[in-house]
Amino acid sequence: MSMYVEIPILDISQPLQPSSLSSLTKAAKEWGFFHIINHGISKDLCIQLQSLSKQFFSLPYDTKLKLGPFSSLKSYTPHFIASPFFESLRVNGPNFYLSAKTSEDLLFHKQDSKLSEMLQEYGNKMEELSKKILRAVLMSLGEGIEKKFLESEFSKCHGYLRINNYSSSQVENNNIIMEDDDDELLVEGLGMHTDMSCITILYQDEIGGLQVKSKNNNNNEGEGRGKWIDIKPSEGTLVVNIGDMLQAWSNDKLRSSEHRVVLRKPSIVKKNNSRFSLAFFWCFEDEKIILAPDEVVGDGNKRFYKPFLCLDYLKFRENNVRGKFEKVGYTVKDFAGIKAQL
Ligand SMILES: O=C(O)CCC(=O)C(=O)O
Ligand SMILES: [Fe+2]
Repeated sequence: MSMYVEIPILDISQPLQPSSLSSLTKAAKEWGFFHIINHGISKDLCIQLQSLSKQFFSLPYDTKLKLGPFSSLKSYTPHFIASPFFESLRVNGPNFYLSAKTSEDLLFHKQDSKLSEMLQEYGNKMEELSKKILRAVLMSLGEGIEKKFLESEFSKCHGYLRINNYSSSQVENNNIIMEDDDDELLVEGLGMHTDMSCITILYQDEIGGLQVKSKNNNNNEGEGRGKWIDIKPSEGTLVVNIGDMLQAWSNDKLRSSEHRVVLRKPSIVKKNNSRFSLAFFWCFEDEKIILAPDEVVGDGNKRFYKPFLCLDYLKFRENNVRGKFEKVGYTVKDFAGIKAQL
């Protein structure tokens, strides 16, 4: 069964105090997840985006399929690709308006689009927020790291959004992964994966279901396998997690954690059969060669990754079917990790 652990909360509007820095260091290393508050994203903006997105997702399938996955645009991921319960619309920055409007124009011709406008506003805010968060995360890596590397290594980062819609209308018995303590039926809305980004900022609605896998604790008692921890929704907070690019760049000082989304059938039924989330991925440019700087690795420490081209890793992941990560290794470790010498 799942567990609940207090994931640290960072007030992103305040200058970083030594105490918040140390809790951030711990969160980024232990969990790869933390919450932020006072981020300047209004509840109203999120609610409006949710309701406008709902209009999109409620379009007939044939209509949505004009946007992907087999059309040239590839902005739409239908059900049964990542999971039977998951569908998603991708919107690319930095011109979020243009990206969203291009998708919409393929479906119907409207003069203006409230959804595209709001996505531009949200995307701009996410970019600003990502820079702030990255600054804090680099500061947590040690004295001078942020001054030396924020500008030189991260100035060409770019972002994209994924609007995620989960529904349990397709639940069949063979999808059920477990029964909860309250005999609720659980299905996997999005299978276990790591994000490829440097950092991801996530808005989730009040339904819940996001879970992160805790670190293997190789003590004598447990089997050394991680446990699923709930990342509960909390009003006014956004979830931040470290992605593969930053895990490799930090030589494992920052953790890109495996996470998933489980759907509890009864609760989702109450809310018109759906769960909404909005994920923003802040990523290195495709041409970036990811290599941890000596200062980050530290004197006398081993490197855990060979240098690699960012695009090559993205392609590696694209070519491997999502959702099978539990059985076969498709993470950045498998791609560029240096095996320990025996
Ligand atoms: O919907 C969520 O809460 C998480 C989504 C997610 O992990 C992703 O889009 O990569
Ligand atoms: Fe994710």
